[in-house]
Amino acid sequence: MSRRPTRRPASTLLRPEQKVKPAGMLERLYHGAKRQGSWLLPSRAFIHRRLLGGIHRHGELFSGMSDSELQDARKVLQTKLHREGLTDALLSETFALIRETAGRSLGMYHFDAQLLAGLALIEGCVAEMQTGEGKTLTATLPAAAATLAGIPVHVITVNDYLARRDAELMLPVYQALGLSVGCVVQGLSQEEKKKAYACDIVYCTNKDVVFDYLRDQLVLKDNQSPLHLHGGRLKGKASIDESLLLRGLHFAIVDEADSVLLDEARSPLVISGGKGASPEQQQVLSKAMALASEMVVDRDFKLDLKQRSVQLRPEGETWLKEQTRHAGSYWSGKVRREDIIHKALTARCLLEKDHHYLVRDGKVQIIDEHTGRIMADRSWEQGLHQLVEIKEGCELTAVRDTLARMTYQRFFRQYHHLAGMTGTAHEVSGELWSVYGLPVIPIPTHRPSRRCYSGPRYFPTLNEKWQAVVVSIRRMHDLGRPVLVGVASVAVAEQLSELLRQEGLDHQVLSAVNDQHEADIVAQAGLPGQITVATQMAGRGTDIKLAPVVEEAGGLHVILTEYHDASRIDRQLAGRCARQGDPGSFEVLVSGEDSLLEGKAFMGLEALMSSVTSSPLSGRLGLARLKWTQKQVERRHASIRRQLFQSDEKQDERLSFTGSG
Ligand SMILES: Nc1ncnc2c1ncn2[C@@H]1O[C@H](COP(=O)(O)OP(=O)(O)OP(=O)(O)O)[C@@H](O)[C@H]1O
Repeated sequence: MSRRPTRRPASTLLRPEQKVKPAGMLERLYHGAKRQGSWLLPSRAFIHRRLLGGIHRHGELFSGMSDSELQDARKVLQTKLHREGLTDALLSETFALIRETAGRSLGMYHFDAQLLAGLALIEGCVAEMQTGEGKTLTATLPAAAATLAGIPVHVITVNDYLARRDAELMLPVYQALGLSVGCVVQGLSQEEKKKAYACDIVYCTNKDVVFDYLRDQLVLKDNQSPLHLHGGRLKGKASIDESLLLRGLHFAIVDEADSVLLDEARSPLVISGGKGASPEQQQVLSKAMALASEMVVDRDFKLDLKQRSVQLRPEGETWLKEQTRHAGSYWSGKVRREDIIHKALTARCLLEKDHHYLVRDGKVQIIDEHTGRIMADRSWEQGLHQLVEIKEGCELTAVRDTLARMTYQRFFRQYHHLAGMTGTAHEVSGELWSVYGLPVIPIPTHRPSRRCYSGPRYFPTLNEKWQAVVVSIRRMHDLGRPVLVGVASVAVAEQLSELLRQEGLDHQVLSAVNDQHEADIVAQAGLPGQITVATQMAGRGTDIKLAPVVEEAGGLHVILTEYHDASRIDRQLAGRCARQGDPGSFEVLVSGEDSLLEGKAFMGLEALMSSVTSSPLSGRLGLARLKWTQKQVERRHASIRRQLFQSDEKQDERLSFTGSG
């Protein structure tokens, strides 16, 4: 069965989405065997190469046409696509038309590598393209081809900045093809969102599209099925349709697919609502915070910073019972009492200001840990947000109840067609296949890479590491090369910024705190001698253009100052330099006091390291320890995602038994 979307599903007017069936044991085995034995099947790459020839043949024809002739050819092709769907012959012609249109409207003709990636995407695969290979332009191929065949497309990316930038950059191509483009970002009104979602191609972020889908679910309530919607329409209940934002889940092309489909899929998204906190609720929350601040770590509770967990100890439970004996009825129930204290301890010990949240204009604002950006309209659930507000002395907002929830795993499996692009997929290809049915296809680079990697350097202490970072920055700055320094959090970015100020090195900080200047900062990051300090966000999607003199000086130099939770994120940061065959270099400076190692002990490795006096050997052991920890964290995160996925499937099975008849 072809994985390619052909034509718009027959039920388009009824807001289609795929019914997610839990994968049974046989299905999983079949998928596994198919993946292992995929080399036995006719190679997709071979088929794609054949189609590539067809694209170039059609391209020669289109290149000789005038603009108006090209428009006429587009209309004829569109009619054929509506009638026959995206067959092999029509697909080559369609890609050739899109390529010619992009060449004329943007001055960029898709490279062969991009055409191959486009073919992989339209086949419902993850195209693994190296960083900087032009994923933004590549997405126009499957997006426009599907839309010309009548299938609405969502191009999903990780943040508002990229969604807006990509939609704006690619708009001329889509306009020349007669297609409408919408962009959904935070701050739009319902009407504006609805208008954007009604477009042929919608650029949006993963969070926005899932939340908007959940909002639609709340509007639909029990009227989820197409028949209900039809019935409502017949009864003249058009208002349901009118209040829906999305028009179904047809075809999604996910940029930075590993980040969206895996890294962010560890926690479900929740829509909550509720009234303002009552005086009694406020009293309970304040008391909980006061009690939590008196509790002593290791005596009353256990704290694991790396696992991000707190756990009450029996001593703590007894102490708590004593303290709340006469505090009122709320505190008499053990489960309720310990639950609120658990949250208060989480607010006190696990949620750090400037790392997990910011306090801006007297409000607690959550920082997205994947993008480093502020999520202004989001709050933590079930009183946790209010406890953080008490901790920071802010005015209390409303405590909210869960109204609807959705995991990324479930949401994306509901699309009729799903495809993804990323520079870092091979490590997680098994998971992408088993959860989403997405095969990974590696795409060759357009030009050979000229990235120089000098290998990692290890320092026993943070102090030594930061000194080395400053020395390296100064060396590159003196050579006239721009430097991008990747740091783990907003707080670390601020610390390094202070250090650079003391050294008299002019620099820019690209973090959640000053995101309004982001585009300007990124635009300047490739200028001679420019120093940019950035949180994870700059590791994803931002394109740094080099000034011509910088190319001669050796290109952009990237410094990684800490291994991230996943090696893929490190590779993304490295991918900021030496893009599209440009020169560039990458350096890793890490230390034995990095936050990755917090709370970790290693089977006597510390003792061994302290007994080793030779610094090359202790450096090697230190690096091995960091890499090993990173692997452990990756494994733990994969297991959290697996558990969430399995519990989601189980819930599905349970619902199928308890649903109303
Ligand atoms: N076919 C093309 N012709 C000329 N320039 C191109 C072409 N494709 C891409 N580019 C340029 O290459 C640069 C990188 O493109 P883009 O930012 O889309 O890469 P990317 O793969 O998304 O990078 P990342 O992996 O970092 O997200 C951009 O400046 C873009 O204009």
